[in-house]
Formats: sequence, C-alpha cells, structure tokens
Amino acid sequence: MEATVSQSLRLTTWTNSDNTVPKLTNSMRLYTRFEKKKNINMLKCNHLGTIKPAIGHRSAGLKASCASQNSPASVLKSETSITEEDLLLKKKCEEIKPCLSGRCIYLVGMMGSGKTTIGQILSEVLDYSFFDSDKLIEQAAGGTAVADIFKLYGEGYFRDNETEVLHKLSLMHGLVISTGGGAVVRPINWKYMHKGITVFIDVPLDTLAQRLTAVGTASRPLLHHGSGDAYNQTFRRLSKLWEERSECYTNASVRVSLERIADKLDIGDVCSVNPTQIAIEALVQIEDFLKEER
Ligand SMILES: Nc1ncnc2c1ncn2[C@@H]1O[C@H](COP(=O)(O)OP(=O)(O)OP(=O)(O)O)[C@@H](O)[C@H]1O
Ligand SMILES: O=C(O)C1=C[C@@H](O)[C@@H](O)[C@H](O)C1
Repeated sequence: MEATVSQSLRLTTWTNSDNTVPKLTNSMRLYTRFEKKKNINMLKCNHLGTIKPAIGHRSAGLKASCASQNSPASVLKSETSITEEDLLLKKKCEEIKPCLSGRCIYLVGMMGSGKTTIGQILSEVLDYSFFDSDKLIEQAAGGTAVADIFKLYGEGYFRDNETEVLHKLSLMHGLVISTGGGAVVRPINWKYMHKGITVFIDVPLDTLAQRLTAVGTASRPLLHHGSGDAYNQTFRRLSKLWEERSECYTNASVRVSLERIADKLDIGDVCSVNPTQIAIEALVQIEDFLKEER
C-alpha cells in the first residue's frame, strides 16, 4: 500500500557517471565562519526540492542554488580567523586525501555525538560532498520529518528506508555521510558502510544528554518524553540505547573518543573539546587505519 521511501529516492540522479557527486560551483564556496554555522542556508536542488541543512548556513540573502546535493554551501572560516588548529586540519587532510582514493567516510555515533558538525567540517576540508542519511529519508518522504515518519509508519519502516539509503550511498564516492544514531543496529547496514571508512564518534553519555537537553528532543522520537526533568529523562533513554548498541559501534573502522582527545590535549573538560580538534583526531585515526590496511 505505502510506497517505500526508496521508491521515490533517486540517488542516481545526484551523481556523475562515475558515481561521484558534482561539486558545488565556485560561486557557492561562500566563506563563512564556523561560529556562524547555526544560521540556515537553503540549497535549491532540482530533483529534491529545497533542502535545509541541519547546520551550516548563512543569511537569507545568500540563497545558493545547486544542481545536485544536500551539502551546505560552506563551513570554511574566513581567512582572517584561521587558527593553528585549522592549519593542522588542512595539513592532515592533504596527507590523507590521496590515500583515501575517494572512499566515503561514514560517521556513526549516538544521537547528539556531533556527526553532522564534524561531518560538515571533514567534507569541507576534504572537498567531499556531505550527506545526512536522516535528511535523505525525510526528503524522499516528501519532506516528512523523522519524528512523523516514526509516528505515521513506525520504526521498522524508517529502518527499511535507512537501509535503502545506505545501500544507494554505498555505490558512490567522495562523500562524508552523517548516519542516523541507530543505523549501526542492522548488520546489513555495516555491509554497505564498510565500502567506505566508518568513524565512531564516542562521546560520554552525560555530555550527550547535556547537548540534547539544550537543543530539545522533539525531533528525536526515541528520546522524546513528556513531563519531568529533561536532562534526567534524556540521560536515562540514552543509557538504555547505549546498553543495546554499544557493541554495534565496535564494528567501526576507527573510534574517535572525546575523552582521549581531552587527555591528549590536556583539556580538563570533555565538553570543551571543539569540533576542529575532533575532526583532526578523526583524520589521524583514519590515517592509522589506512596504514594498517596496506
Ligand atoms: N564538539 C562539540 N562541542 C559542543 N557542542 C557540540 C559539539 N559537537 C556538536 N555539538 C552540538 O551538539 C548538538 C548535536 O550535534 P550534531 O547535530 O552535530 O550531532 P549528530 O550526531 O548529528 O546528532 P543526531 O544524530 O541526533 O542528528 C548540536 O547542537 C551541536 O551544535
Ligand atoms: O538513534 C536512533 O535510533 C535515531 C537517531 C536519529 O539520527 C534518527 O535516525 C532517528 O531519530 C533514530
């Protein structure tokens, strides 16, 4: 009766003949600061309608137009605010990019772990395209929000379409993909994601609960709750999901632990580890993984 999301999803129309995604045009490489990322930039994509990226965005006056992807226009910092960390990130990227040979990077992790935030930074610095699998499912469902897909059709339906999206992405190259928090539970999804390099962003549960309480849980059906203390409820639900899933995350090619970064950099508080530091660590771990693979 219901058409699956996959039926309306036409990933092939986003790609070149070699399964790469056409890049943003130069006019779209808008310099902005990481600090401005919370503004929303609208990208008009012919076949997918208007896409509002989760993060990454500029003022309404800077509407951009693209032929074919759901990547934000740019999260590059303005040239005046480039820090040593940015330079290190760029240098690491230059070292690693040739070894990647266009393999996709899949970011996995619990809700709120920063997959979107880190994914956008990595895609920018690698000059890869960025996709968010939740957004692809929503777009294919005619703009129905994840929370509504869960409500209307149930979690199983959402998971089937998540698998379908990951299958199609696995046929492509040169992408950074932020996956849904639960994408790790199905073994078939790993088969698809292992076509690329999978990066687990490991963030302590209390940090996740703080972040998610701050932004609200309405768009995250597995965390949404009624009344009561928001932090405690979120922490409790995250703990339950972690119990069920922690084993699954060990399938990832590499693990990027915020606790380990904080230790390495002598930062007392995990909450103070910034996205650039996490992106650098991800590249370092990917480099080690690629060396071992050789
Ligand atoms: N290193 C960081 N330090 C502080 N806040 C962060 C950091 N990384 C991400 N955040 C914030 O945490 C929230 C969740 O981040 P993000 O959307 O990137 O996570 P996600 O893993 O994609 O989440 P989900 O899977 O639930 O969509 C956002 O409000 C983001 O700004
Ligand atoms: O952790 C999960 O199971 C989910 C995470 C989100 O990214 C969405 O994929 C959805 O809300 C389910």
